[in-house]
Amino acid sequence: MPPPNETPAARALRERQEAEAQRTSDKIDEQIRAERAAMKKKEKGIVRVLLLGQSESGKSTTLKNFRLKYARSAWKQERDSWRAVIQLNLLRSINTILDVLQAEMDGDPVVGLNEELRVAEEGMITTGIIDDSTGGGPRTPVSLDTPTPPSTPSTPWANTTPGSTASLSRQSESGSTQTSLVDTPLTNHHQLLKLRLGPLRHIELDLRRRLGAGAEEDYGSSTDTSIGVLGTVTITRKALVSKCSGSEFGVRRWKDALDNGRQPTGRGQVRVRSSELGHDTEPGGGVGRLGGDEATEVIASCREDMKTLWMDVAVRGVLKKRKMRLEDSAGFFLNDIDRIATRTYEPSDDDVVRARLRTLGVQEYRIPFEQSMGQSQLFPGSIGDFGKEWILYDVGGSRTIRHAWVPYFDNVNAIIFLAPISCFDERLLEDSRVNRLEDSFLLWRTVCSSKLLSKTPLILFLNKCDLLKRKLRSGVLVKNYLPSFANRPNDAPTVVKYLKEKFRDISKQYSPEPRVTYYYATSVTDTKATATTLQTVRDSILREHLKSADFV
Ligand SMILES: Nc1nc2c(ncn2[C@@H]2O[C@H](COP(=O)(O)OP(=O)(O)OP(=O)(O)O)[C@@H](O)[C@H]2O)c(=O)[nH]1
Ligand SMILES: [Mg+2]
Repeated sequence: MPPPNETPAARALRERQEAEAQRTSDKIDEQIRAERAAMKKKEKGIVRVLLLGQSESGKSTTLKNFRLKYARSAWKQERDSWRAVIQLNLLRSINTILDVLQAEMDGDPVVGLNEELRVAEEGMITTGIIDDSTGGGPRTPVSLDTPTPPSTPSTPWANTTPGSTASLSRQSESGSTQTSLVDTPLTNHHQLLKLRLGPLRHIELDLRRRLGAGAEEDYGSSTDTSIGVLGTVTITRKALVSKCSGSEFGVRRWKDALDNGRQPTGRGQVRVRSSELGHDTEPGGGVGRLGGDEATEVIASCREDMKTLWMDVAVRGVLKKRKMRLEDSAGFFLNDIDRIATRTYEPSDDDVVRARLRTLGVQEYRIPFEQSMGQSQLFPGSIGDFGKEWILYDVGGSRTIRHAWVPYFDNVNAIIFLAPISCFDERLLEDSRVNRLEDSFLLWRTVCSSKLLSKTPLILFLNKCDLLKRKLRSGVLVKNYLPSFANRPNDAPTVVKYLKEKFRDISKQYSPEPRVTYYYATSVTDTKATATTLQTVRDSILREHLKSADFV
């Protein structure tokens, strides 16, 4: 309302001011509208890709390959921050070896041949998901809506936890397993080595605290949960693992971990001085130029002892006897001790790609491509801004956190599904009754049959082909775990072809409507080969977009 007794001059002034205010407001509205439209246009051009697959299938490693190839400057900036993660990976392996040596020295029973066969039989795929000949009938697809409860055991031995302390002791009582200190090749020299490397346990804890800031998640509280399936045998945490190396380290946000890893000091840091350890110092000694933090200092001073431990023939013998194939495990850096255990260690691209940092939450990475896909060689200049920017979503793959995937199903342009095919003889870390390959098949079936994803192109990476080759060469027989493989040649090309067909059959049978699926045999730790695959993947995703937009 105009103020009372307004003079004509005051009124004219007020109206001028009101008109001016309106013009400014309209201008702002127009600007907001224009920004929204620009944002919408840009968002429309963004390619969203979701990386799916069980834990340790290689999702994060694939993401790293994308970043290495297409986001070089961000990659370079971040590279040094991986140093603490790689040190942690190395220490985890060393402390695992020390745990095994302790078990050997304590005369803990070793799984004997009978037990091994029994465990192998338990780990067999018998549910019929890919192997109708077994008559087991398909399992229920893995639900993504709620955390998956432990699966129904499918074998007559269901009432005993495979590899549990109980079952091991029973074997021991029955005499089919053996070992005592008397049999051991270990000597006082190993005892001494173990003592000298003792401080590394504190350093592992220190690094975990520093990187994790309390973000760690354990695989439940059960003491007989497996810590890993190396070969055919599940090794129990209770039987083997110290408080330090018991659970695998994981974080909800990589960025936080990497930022924390950059800072050498922090609360709760364990103080161990290399001078107190009595180790020789590194040639050239002194404080390293990367900051000289205590973890680096202690690791460097333990370098020779770590090398001696890893190269020791008796230690290798004990690892073999106790079925520990560390070479195939995640974050394996034992062959790089010389390079890593120094005060001036700087991670290489390859180190970062191979470093293991378990994902617990969902990581989102934006990759702005310098050259849009519209200008790619395959489709010159045809689709404007589409594909100039990608968002890659990397999720945690263990069963307890798969329900977090579903919100990302909406509005994705493609899914890259990773199935590690070398793990046909391994079991899930989070449920040691389930064969890992079988879990991948069940998960693939769930993804294929999802109505939300019925129009989403699927790209399947049959991953870890390098490990598959190595495993087959060492004499592990696929037919022992996958009866329908029968007497086909036990070589990598045959196995890859066979499994690819099985994945293809599931896609055909369970997809709500016909869909395009691309299949690649990969070893995503091989960055050169993966770069070529990613180029093809980019072009495939573009092709699918063009098809859906009726351009072709
Ligand atoms: N040798 C070999 N190792 C691989 C390959 N792919 C992944 N790895 C290793 O396997 C480990 C697990 O890979 P990640 O990429 O962390 O697995 P993920 O699927 O992200 O696992 P979560 O985060 O637990 O869901 C890492 O140490 C990788 O270096 C492969 O093709 N060959
Ligand atoms: Mg991951």
